[in-house]
Amino acid sequence: MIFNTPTIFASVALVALIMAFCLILAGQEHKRDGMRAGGAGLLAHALAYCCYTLYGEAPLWLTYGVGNTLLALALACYAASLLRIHGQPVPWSRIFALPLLMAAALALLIETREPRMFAACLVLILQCLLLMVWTWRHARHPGSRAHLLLLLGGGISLIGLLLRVVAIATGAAADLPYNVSNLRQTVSVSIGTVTVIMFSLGLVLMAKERTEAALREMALRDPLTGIANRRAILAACERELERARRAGTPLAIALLDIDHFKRINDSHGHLAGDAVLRQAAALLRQRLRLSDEVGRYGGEEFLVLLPDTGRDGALTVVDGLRAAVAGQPAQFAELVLPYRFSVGLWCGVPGAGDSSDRLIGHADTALYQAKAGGRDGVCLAGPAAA
Ligand SMILES: Nc1nc2c(ncn2[C@@H]2O[C@H](COP(=O)(O)OP(=O)(O)OP(=O)(O)O)[C@@H](O)[C@H]2O)c(=O)[nH]1
Repeated sequence: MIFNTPTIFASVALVALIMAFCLILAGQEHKRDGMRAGGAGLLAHALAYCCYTLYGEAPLWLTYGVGNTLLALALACYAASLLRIHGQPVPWSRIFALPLLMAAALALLIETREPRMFAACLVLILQCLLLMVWTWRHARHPGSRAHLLLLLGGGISLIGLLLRVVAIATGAAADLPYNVSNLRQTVSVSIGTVTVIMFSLGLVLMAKERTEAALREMALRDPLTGIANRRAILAACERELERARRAGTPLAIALLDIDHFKRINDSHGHLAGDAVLRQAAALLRQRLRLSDEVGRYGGEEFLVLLPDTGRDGALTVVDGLRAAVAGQPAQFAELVLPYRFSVGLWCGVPGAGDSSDRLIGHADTALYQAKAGGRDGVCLAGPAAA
């Protein structure tokens, strides 16, 4: 089926304009989330296709030169939007070098036919490749629908551009002026519609996926210390318990509570107390193995999980943590704030009736004993205590 080429250009321009309006509107609230850059790209895309629509009726520098420069600008904006969505710095000079190159090349070659078409295709191919490489590189979950859409949009544009290059190389450039309607033009120009829809939907979806990931992260992280919050560490405890039960391997659960923490708050203020909590959390995370888990269980209480660790190993780890804390007092402004931990420890191979609530309860009872026994010490609970 052969469509009228200027009509396809006009429809793509209209679609891009509507999408641009939606993206710019969506980007009003969060200025740096990449939506406005995506919207600007779609606007440039729409204007480029408006220029193409005038081919044959307006001067070539406008319909071809400005048109293709605007298209290159659109791809540059999509790249900027992609990087913004991923919270990456935008290398503006590198991104906008290619539209500038397009403008310069077309200013020089506008009176030629094949060289100007070749130059325009080459710059656009480079931009599509760059966009696809960045999409691939920043894909956190390579199978995400947003990344797939952008890769597909880039890939389809690339095919369209390569078809044009082949046509130019085989002497069929005469078939490709923007006001001629034939099958080759219909295929090549319709690809613009697909690209606009895929890029705009891909960018919106990518921003949505990123926001969802940020929300998931916020729901599981303690905002003060940056380590797992109570919900996350309890979920980790369930997981480790199940794993240890299935494998028949030991697990150690330690509850660490800062001694006389209230005094720090009362003497130096809550900000000083916060600084102690932050530094204690950082120290714990730094001293523990990657496979160990640590989370803020309550106010000044931390829950530590040591998978595959028996009684002796757990005591060594806990003693190491206590020694590290003793050797590295917290600092707040000019103040040096020494602090100590009491620890309740449960270790063993979890049995069929052991729930995480129950085992943490045992560690809590042991912690209470450590407090009652004078603080700054460790008490064992469960089978290991025997
Ligand atoms: N600065 C700060 N203080 C907190 C935070 N969460 C809880 N607290 C304080 O931690 C203190 C805990 O006090 P207590 O439960 O009496 O415990 P403690 O003073 O450490 O005494 P022992 O545990 O018996 O050694 C309270 O004053 C809480 O207000 C927080 O996020 N920041």
